[in-house]
Amino acid sequence: MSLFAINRYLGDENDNDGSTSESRSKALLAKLHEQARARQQQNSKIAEEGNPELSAKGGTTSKKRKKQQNDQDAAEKVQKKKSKGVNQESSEPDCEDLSANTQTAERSLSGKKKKRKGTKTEHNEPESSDSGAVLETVLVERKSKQQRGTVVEKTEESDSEEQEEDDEDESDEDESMEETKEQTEQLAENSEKSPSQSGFTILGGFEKKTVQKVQMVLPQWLAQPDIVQRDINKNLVPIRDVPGICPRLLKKLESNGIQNFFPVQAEVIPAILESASHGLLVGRGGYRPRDICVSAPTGSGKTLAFVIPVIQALSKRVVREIRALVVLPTKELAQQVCKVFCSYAEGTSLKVVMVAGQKSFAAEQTSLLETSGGRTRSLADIVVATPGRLVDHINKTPDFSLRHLRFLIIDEADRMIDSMHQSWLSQVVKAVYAPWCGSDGASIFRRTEPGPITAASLFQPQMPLQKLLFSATLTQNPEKLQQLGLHQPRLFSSTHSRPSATASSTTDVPPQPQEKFNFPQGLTEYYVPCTLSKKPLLILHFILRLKFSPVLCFTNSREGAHRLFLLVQLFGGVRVAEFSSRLSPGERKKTLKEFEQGKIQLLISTDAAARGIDIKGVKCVVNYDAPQFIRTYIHRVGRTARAGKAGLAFTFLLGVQEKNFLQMVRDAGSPGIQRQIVKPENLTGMELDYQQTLLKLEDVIKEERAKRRI
Ligand SMILES: Nc1ncnc2c1ncn2[C@@H]1O[C@H](COP(=O)(O)OP(=O)(O)OP(=O)(O)O)[C@@H](O)[C@H]1O
Repeated sequence: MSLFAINRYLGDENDNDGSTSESRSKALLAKLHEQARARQQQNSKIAEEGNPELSAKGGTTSKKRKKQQNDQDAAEKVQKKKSKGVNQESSEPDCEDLSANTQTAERSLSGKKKKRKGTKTEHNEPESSDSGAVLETVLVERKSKQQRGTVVEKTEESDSEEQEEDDEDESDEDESMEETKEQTEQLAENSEKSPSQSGFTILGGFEKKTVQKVQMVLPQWLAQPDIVQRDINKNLVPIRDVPGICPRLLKKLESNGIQNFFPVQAEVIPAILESASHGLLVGRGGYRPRDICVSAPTGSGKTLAFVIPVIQALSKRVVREIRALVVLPTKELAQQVCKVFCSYAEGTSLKVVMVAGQKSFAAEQTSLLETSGGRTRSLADIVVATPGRLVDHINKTPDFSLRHLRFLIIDEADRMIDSMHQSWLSQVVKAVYAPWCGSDGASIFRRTEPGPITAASLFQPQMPLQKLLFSATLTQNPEKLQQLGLHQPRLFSSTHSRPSATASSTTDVPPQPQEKFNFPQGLTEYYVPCTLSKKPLLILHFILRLKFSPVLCFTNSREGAHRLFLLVQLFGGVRVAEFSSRLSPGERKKTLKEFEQGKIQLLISTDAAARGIDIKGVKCVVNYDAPQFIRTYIHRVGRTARAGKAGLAFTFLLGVQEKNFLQMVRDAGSPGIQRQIVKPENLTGMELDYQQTLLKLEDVIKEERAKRRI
């Protein structure tokens, strides 16, 4: 209570004058002293005037008088307070009120006698206290406690004893007053020494502490990756120079027009092949192979970097079981990767099955499993899946088994980590180590979830599960990567601005740079300052005047994509289409195909086409709406300048967006984003038509809304 009141009091002492709490406390203390002295002088004056004799004698009688006077004062104050009401209390904080508050509470507990004690305490406190408001508070509380103790004792005693005790009590009080005075002086002295010496802990404090900055320290494998060259064209490796690839696949590559491997393929293919070179059961030296993570720019050929070694490792299979599982975030991506697998599996007995919701669940089940003669067997060696549909099959398709899984490939890995809350990975791992039923339990394929390596665990070699992660924007956040449960991971990365800190050198670590990513070598980035109303004219100017085509244009919402699509369509002269979740999967597939074939000049899309989609021949990407996140930007602009080719990326920026956006792009390691001005006079010729189109657009949107309501 007293602490609360003192805080309020301090707050009233002009908070904004810039003075410290310490100086405010001292000011308060001085004020208290002054008031106490004034009160004492007043009391002794009254005593002398009333009975000079008694006053001259001094002693107990004089003290009694003082007490009576004090009681009277206190009673007046309580009366005053009652009439002012509770609210008044906060509007007039005063040190006397403060004491009175404490005493009022005490009086309500202790009755008449308590009143007198409270009044005495009030007079003693300011005189003896000498060490700031906090100490003052402690003293008030301490005395209140002493008094309360007395109250409990007294109320238990009978009324008949009361008069007798009154006298005794008074002499006791005088003694205790002296004692308290002494104690208070002692405390004041102690408080000047140190809080610990005085036995009181003073809360609060005025010292500013400097907190040491925490540096991020990367584990060795993240801090020191195997470097992948960024410049594709300067670092091509003839396919026959890469060891370990079987003649059949070399032939297939050549027939697909591939004479050279891109840098990421030249590094990663041999690494995966090596980990499977001792058969599918164990890695080198009988140990479980290391998991592999790959971070390389968009369009650098990551798909072939896993397709080739997986096909080769699985082609010598004995039984048909699911031994490779590829998980991707969208249907379109699953379709694209499935197509590449099918192409290189051609001519082998390997079967690739996609479970991404393109077909009905029952149709997918039929393509996964076959039942004949009462036995169910797998029809798939390689499954390409989206996480949702995969989990559905794990839980709802009887005999769907992942017990033979050797490779788990996670493409667009950073995005897949973000969807980890769906717990798809834990379900996959559970299915991989699911117990065998019946006599199959004795199979050599029996697997137990890996634990610490011991002599016993090495005694019976078992087929390992190896994880292969791929992304253009793989996170360097060890906490996020930890969710994947990687085993002695090995990182291949083309991010050269890697941090110099490692787990082993935790001292004198330079500040950790922000996460940096790699941009394709052939990409040229521009930003176009503009206003909101000029954006549609700008995109029309790009297609109709500057003749950019094909253009992939990104908006931040599907409504935005649809509106812009309608507007450009109504304006006329441009073959335009939209790509978003407004379209069915079939329509989306058809649209992408037409865009690739050059039938569509301008494809207006949401971020549904931002990641992984490989559309050949996209010369130009336009960020009609600036992306909010750097990863989104990197994936969007990465739809052009693929496979070592050149490409342009334009971002329309409003004035308010410029500073933050440019900072974000530079911080992420962009080689440079240039300003591109489109003069207003270049747009004036289209403005009249544009205004008329806007009117038509309004009608079309109204019609659409009306149709939806029906
Ligand atoms: N060795 C090669 N020679 C010629 N073309 C290649 C080679 N490897 C891949 N490509 C082509 O390069 C393009 C990009 O490849 P891919 O889609 O695998 O890139 P990515 O790194 O996965 O890109 P993203 O990060 O955007 O998903 C594809 O069209 C692919 O056919």
